[in-house]
Amino acid sequence: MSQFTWQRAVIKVGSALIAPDGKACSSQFLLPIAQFIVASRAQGKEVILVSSGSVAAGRGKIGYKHYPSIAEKQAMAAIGQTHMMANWARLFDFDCGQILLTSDDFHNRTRYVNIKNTLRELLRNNALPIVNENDTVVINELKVGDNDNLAAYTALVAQADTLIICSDIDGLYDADPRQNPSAKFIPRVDEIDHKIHQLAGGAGTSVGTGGMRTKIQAAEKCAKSGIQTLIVNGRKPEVFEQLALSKQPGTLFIPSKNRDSARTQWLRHTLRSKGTLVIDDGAQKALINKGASLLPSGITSVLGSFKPGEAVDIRYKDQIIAKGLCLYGNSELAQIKGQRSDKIETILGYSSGEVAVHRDDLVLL
Ligand SMILES: Nc1ncnc2c1ncn2[C@@H]1O[C@H](COP(=O)(O)OP(=O)(O)O)[C@@H](O)[C@H]1O
Ligand SMILES: N[C@@H](CCC(=O)OP(=O)(O)O)C(=O)O
Repeated sequence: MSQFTWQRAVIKVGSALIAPDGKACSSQFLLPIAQFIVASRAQGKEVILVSSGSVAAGRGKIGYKHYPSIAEKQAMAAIGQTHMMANWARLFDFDCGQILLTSDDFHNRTRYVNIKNTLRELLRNNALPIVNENDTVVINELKVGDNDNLAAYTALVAQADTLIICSDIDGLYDADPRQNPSAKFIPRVDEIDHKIHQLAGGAGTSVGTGGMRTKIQAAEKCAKSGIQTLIVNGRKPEVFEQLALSKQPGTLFIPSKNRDSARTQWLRHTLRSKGTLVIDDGAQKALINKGASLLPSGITSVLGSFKPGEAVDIRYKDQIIAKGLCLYGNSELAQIKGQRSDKIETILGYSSGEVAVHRDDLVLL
């Protein structure tokens, strides 16, 4: 078994472990995880927990039915969250700090910095941050949507070196073992390419959300930022014994060598685009081959509504090839698209610069 070492980890625990019967909290699988957290902290390591399960933990309290409405799920989450936090808190003799986040909180630079500061201060004070999505204030379209991606965002903002996803399966297989009993186990993934994405199916139970698909998305976000991801079976106590001995159970996703800077990570993964700039052949070559800025002359159409300084997708033909912060709003760009930069001032009556998206504010996807 390979060695597995880390210093600051986000540990994500799925609903199937928090509320295995899908109706209420249980400690059945949490004790080995809690013991591992305690032992790791005693060695000077830092842990942030991302815990799912509020909906499942509150389900039994809100007249259980198979397809609850969004408001019913929000009510389940509000009740279940307190049960879930209490369930964790009684396993530790240090403080737990509850952090409830939405997708918007990661996309907004000020909130992002506040999340970072709060996490750092909790860790400095030896508390255990426990993160979940704030289900009360978001509907499906506005959610991160699954706690695997929420855990990846948390790992990025916390500058963790490791994400450990505790699921109800040993790790990644070449097919969903629940559908295909002869599926083969994959202990290590060096590069997350489209073939790896294709292996992943959806949730295996009605309690979980996203299945292996969202776990691979999370691992990819982390890998691009130099963070290793390990998927393990949180139902098996021996997994945490192995981890405590610096052994590697489960599937390990190796981080990319070319680590993004914190700003690039934010641009690439957390900032939400408000519009799209469609570009021509020349601009596509300049961006891809020369790492150039995007000039108004290379833009053929402007979609969406955005203000100066907001993020936009950059599309060539049918593919989004880059993302960046645009110096002009959509109405200004509609006037200067296709024009030479020295015409900007004449057309608009002012100029915010000769480029539409500066290469320092641009990431290739
Ligand atoms: N290629 C695959 N390898 C392993 N598991 C897979 C694969 N494709 C889909 N799955 C499913 O993903 C499930 C785990 O995800 P999920 O049900 O969302 O649980 P969690 O609560 O841990 O997030 C597994 O139980 C399995 O059925
Ligand atoms: N905020 C929701 C998250 C649900 C979720 O992502 O579940 P899972 O796939 O088990 O991690 C909850 O706590 O129920």
